[in-house]
Order: sequence, then structure tokens, then C-alpha cells
Amino acid sequence: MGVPRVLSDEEIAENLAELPGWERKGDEITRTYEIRYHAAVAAIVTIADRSRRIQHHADLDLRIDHLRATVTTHDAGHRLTAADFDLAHRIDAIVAAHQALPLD
Ligand SMILES: C[C@H](O)[C@H](O)[C@H]1CNC2=NC(N)=NC(=O)C2=N1
Repeated sequence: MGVPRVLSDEEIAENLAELPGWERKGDEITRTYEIRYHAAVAAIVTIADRSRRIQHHADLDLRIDHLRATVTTHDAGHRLTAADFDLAHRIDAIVAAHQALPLD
């Protein structure tokens, strides 16, 4: 498969412009979502399932009322690639769906 192409600073900025809430921190992108703990656990299961299928995984940090997702490409030497932005969009959609779920 080869090493994925590392994005330039300009490409990273362009991609980030399509991802409100995400920010660049060095060679990672990260977003913190406000989401209740139980809903976040469900979101994490869905994110894990999707990650397995696309073979791209985020670091996920769950706290009491928020979830932080951090993404970089290990196979590119911990640099940012198109796969990171694809995953970020997927995580946004999954978290939004779980934030919208009514509480029991
Ligand atoms: C073999 C497997 O496809 C690789 O190890 C995948 C798995 N998930 C991954 N996730 C992330 N974030 N970066 C990678 O380079 C990566 N590589």
C-alpha cells in the first residue's frame, strides 16, 4: 500500500476550514465535543467499528461531560494525511448522531 502522502500546511489549512471545531496541534488534529458520558460511550463503540473498517483510528479521551478525538497518521510517521480528515468528518457525524439521542 505504501506510505500515505503527507499533506502540506496549505492543504491542512484548507481541510481544516471544512471542519469547524477541529484545530491543528502540531502534526495532529483534535476536537473536543460536549457530550454526556453514556452517549459518548455509545459513540466510541460506533467510532471503533468504523475505524476497524477503514483501518484508521483516532485517540479518544473520554471525560465526564466531553470527549476529545485526536487524529494523525501513524503510518506516515505521525504526520497529517487525507485519511485523518476523512476520519474527522466521520467522527463528527457519529458524535452528532449520539448527541442527538434523547436521554432515557
Ligand atoms: C495495518 C493497519 O492498516 C495500520 O496499522 C493502520 C491502522 N490504523 C491507523 N490509524 C491511524 N490513525 N494511523 C495509521 O497509520 C493507522 N494505520
